Amino acid sequence: MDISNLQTIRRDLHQIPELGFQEVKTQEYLLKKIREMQTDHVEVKEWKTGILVRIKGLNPRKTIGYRCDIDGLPISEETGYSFKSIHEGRMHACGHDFHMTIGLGALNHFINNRAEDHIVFLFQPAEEGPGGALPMIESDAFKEWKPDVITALHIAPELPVGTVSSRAGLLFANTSELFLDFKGKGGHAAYPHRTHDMTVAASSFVVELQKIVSRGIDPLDSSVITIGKMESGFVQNAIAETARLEGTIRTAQPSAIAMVKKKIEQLIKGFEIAHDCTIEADYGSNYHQVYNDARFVELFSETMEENNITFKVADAAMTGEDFGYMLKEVPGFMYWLGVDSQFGLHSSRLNPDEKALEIGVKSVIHTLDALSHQNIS
Ligand SMILES: CC(=O)N[C@@H](CCC[C@H](N)C(=O)O)C(=O)O
Repeated sequence: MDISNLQTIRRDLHQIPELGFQEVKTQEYLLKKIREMQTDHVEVKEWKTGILVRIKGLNPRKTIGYRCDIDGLPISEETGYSFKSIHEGRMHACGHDFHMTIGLGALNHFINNRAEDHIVFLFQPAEEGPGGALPMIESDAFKEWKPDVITALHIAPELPVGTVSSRAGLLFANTSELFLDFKGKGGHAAYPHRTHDMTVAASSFVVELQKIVSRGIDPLDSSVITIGKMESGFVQNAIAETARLEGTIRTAQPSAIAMVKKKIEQLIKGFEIAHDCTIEADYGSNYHQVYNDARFVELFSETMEENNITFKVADAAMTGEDFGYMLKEVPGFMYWLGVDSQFGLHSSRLNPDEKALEIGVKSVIHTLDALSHQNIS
């Protein structure tokens, strides 16, 4: 598949971003492309809004997996692209349009150049939330074609095109979403003493949350709490009866997530008394860390260099990825693909360079080939 095909597919997919488990048009588009390539040695299964494709190996001893995520984000696009999202308030702002296109490109290669081993391509829904990897692993479809080794990539805006990056051990953090609903007594803006102001309560809570990280967790156990969204009140001259905070917790140690949650529960009790209110906490979806198997990262770095793709050792990052659950179940690794975007992941202006599509396909093909020649035990 050449660059113009890849570019067309990426642009088609870019226009139809859908949220987790709502990827109906995306699934339909992917299925159409897969059916166009399908031959009798290719099997396809639909699972929820995702797809599993297996290319039967010529002399299979194992199954090699490649996973790409397919959902978009609730972000209004501001790229100014002629092919911008046609779904209002939805955008492929995390590069999953790239991930899917690269998946289709590599799939096309292996359909025409069969490997010795079976190769399974997993088009997984809901990475951004509520999490598709865990239920996919638990599905019969996955169990039947369970890979012996697995890999996945993620675009990296800050890396140049032609570069990939990874590291042995921790690549991405443990995560938990965080939703907090405050309810108190609202009233007239001029009579604060007759009310329990939820704007004030929620604002103080945001500040206290930061103290959990700086004072409640071992400084050597890196942690992050970010509140990305805050809502309260209805009008400028009334005291708010309700407030809502939405955020995420990230930790380098799996155990630190539980510690942060315990501290949040303690804060809630104190705030309910101090601000005469109720606070309900919901921890949404939780992702296991992405922990790379050192053997495969070494094989990957050698393979990339042999194929003129620059490999750099990555730093661990506080991003989250439900691919961590797949790596908990199946040995493997994840890597970053350089796309040289001026704007970062989750930016409404994310503009990855499409020249990275071909490099991405090449990197997947060489990686799966290398894994096929590797003894996995
Ligand atoms: C690569 C990336 O950006 N992943 C997301 C995963 C989101 C997990 C969940 N919805 C949360 O916010 O905790 C990320 O934000 O890191």
